[in-house]
Amino acid sequence: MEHYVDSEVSPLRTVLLHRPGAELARLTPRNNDSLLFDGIPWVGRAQEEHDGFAAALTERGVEVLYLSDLLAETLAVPAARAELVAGVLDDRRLGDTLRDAVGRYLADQDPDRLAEVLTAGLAHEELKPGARGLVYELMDPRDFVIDPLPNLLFTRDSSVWVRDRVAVTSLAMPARRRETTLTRAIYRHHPRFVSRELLYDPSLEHVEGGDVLVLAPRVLAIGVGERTTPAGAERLARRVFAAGLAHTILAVPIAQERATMHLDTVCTMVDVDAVVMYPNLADTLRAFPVMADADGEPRARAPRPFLEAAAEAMGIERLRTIETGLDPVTAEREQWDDGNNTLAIAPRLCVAYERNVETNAQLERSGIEVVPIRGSELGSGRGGPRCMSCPIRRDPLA
Ligand SMILES: NC(=O)NCCC[C@H](N)C(=O)O
Repeated sequence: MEHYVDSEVSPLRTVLLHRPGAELARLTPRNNDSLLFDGIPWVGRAQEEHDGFAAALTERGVEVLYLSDLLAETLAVPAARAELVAGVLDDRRLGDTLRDAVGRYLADQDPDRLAEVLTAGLAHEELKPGARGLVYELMDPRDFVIDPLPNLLFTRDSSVWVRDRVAVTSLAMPARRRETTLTRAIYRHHPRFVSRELLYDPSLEHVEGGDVLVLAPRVLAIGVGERTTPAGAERLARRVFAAGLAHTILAVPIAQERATMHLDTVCTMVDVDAVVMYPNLADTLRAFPVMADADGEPRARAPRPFLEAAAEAMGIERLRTIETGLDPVTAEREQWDDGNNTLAIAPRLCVAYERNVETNAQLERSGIEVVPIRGSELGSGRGGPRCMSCPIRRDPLA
């Protein structure tokens, strides 16, 4: 059971998913913006769509791990349980009395129910009477005592594997920060991963997994934009170089906008030498090649066109883009709906949302087999197949 990822496209063996659950049912028109959803998903249909996604993977021999299962198993470890409960109670909104009440409530829950509370949160009315205190009385009853984590669905962002090391990321948006207390506990305490020294930690500068692409063995790209900060990219680069995991990292500036929140919303790999990329950006995307100096410090070279810099770092003549040939309006619509956010199961075989008809047709015409999945409800969180998956094991490419 080797956990190892040195490519975006080599045959996928094990992947971490999160089947959306009760946390999606917490979304309302009042909170969906702050919880980073563009609508109110139909939960049952979102689950069906997600089951379709998981089936597309398992039918092709991929082992699917579910975050909720790993979390419940992790919670059987007393140190993990204590760490996760402390993470929830470390919230200044609570105050002493409510914190004690929540602590007592959590102490009564078995691992499965506790895993559910940690993901779905705790609504005001779910905390039974007892000494709940002034903060509780003053809270808006529609607010949460423990906030839900509807974006757990996007397992890509809260951890990243680079070769045999896992980085637990540092999420930028307040609505997502607690997600990494869960992934960190899993990687630190679950018997499958235990004793792993983390490559990155949520206490560090912001880095999100959707911004990290393993372009080739020992070559990474890190998007720098709305989520990953320049300081986060520098810190991750320093750690990756220190661990000998890469020789070149491309720092790729992307617009600080919701539509391009991560590098993987505009560009994903579909073959060892090919990407599908948002056409409105293909000619302008630039990269700063970063290498380690003699002291191991990341040093940036002058920026160059992304495709050129990537090909050189990867040691290939050309990094091809799949020419989608889309008019700018269709390109913009399909980018918004995650048309460029594909998950490669193997070279030239990728999962994509079926709704992005034009992009998918062009992928097929270019020799990339597309496994289409439904995503009308899942997509309301603004993330596609790559965002919804964290590969843990791929066949080594080098
Ligand atoms: N890698 C990705 O692009 N992940 C999608 C994250 C969507 C989520 N609603 C967010 O705003 O963070």
